[in-house]
Amino acid sequence: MTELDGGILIEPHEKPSRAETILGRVKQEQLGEVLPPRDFGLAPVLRVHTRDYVDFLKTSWADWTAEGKPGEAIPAVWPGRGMRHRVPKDIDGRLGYYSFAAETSITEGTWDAACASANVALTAQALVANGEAAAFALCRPPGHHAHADLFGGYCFFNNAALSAQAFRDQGARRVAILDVDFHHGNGTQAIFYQRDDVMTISLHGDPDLVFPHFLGFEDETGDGAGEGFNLNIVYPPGTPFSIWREGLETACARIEAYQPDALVIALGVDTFEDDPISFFKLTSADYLLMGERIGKLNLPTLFTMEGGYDVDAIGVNVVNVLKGFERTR
Ligand SMILES: NCCCNCCCCCS
Ligand SMILES: [Mg+2]
Ligand SMILES: [Zn+2]
Repeated sequence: MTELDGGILIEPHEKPSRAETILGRVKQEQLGEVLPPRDFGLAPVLRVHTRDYVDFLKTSWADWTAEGKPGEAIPAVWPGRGMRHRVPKDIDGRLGYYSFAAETSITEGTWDAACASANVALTAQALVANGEAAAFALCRPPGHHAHADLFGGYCFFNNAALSAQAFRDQGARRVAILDVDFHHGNGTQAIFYQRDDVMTISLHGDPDLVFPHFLGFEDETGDGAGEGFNLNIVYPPGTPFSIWREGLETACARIEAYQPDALVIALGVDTFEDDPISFFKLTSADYLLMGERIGKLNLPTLFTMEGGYDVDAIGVNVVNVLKGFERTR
């Protein structure tokens, strides 16, 4: 795997040791039972992602290697302003049509990994739908940047969106998604932007200054039936938890007023003070308080793992959110 960053190909920030470190900490802290994912197939994925996008992802690596390309499949050309938004036949054109960023490579294992990550989320979602108070889906790759037919930001299938849709399909009337990852959950917002049955809220770094750059501003409040059911809370570089928690309070007030039947937390911990690609200043102890506040919403809660790139601290930080949550139960 590689990541195009600063004009060179680096070892990806989104690396396997992230998941291994979190799992190790979950086991060390005896947080709860660790279960393997069940296979839900593509039906729940197709409730959120388009058929042509899923078909593209499935064959993208084979199509890329069939043209004898030496490296990983990295998009390099996009339908810019004034160009045609139609799907070309050529793999280079399709990579650009179905993505919004170039730091995310597709490799031989991407399809299987994206499917497995979706199955992890859906397995945890089923547990909560069937009565568990909460579950943590250790998803890798993450999902909150993926749109219905766009990959990017290390994301291919939007695990949080799939889970919210699964709650809806299983009878939940309203679902709230709260994205606490450092970055805007642009894919999650876009997927539900015209809908009032899934409320989407994200706290994140100012998109004027940081990825995803082109969505996530505070004037984006939803469209049509979805007007008023999207909330973006934007903060500048250096934001500490004492400020960030005010946004969390605002988000929780909106969620309480919405009275959802289920809550999905897009849990990224790249808000951490030492995260290599972010600029907030949360400490490991702050994640206990974050989890506690989320727990006080007293809702059936599914956590889907999103970002967090300080690998040494990621296990403590993720488990601290879950431990803080558990304190309220
Ligand atoms: N120089 C780093 C650029 C990173 N761009 C993508 C960030 C995706 C975060 C996923 S949570
Ligand atoms: Mg966010
Ligand atoms: Zn992030």
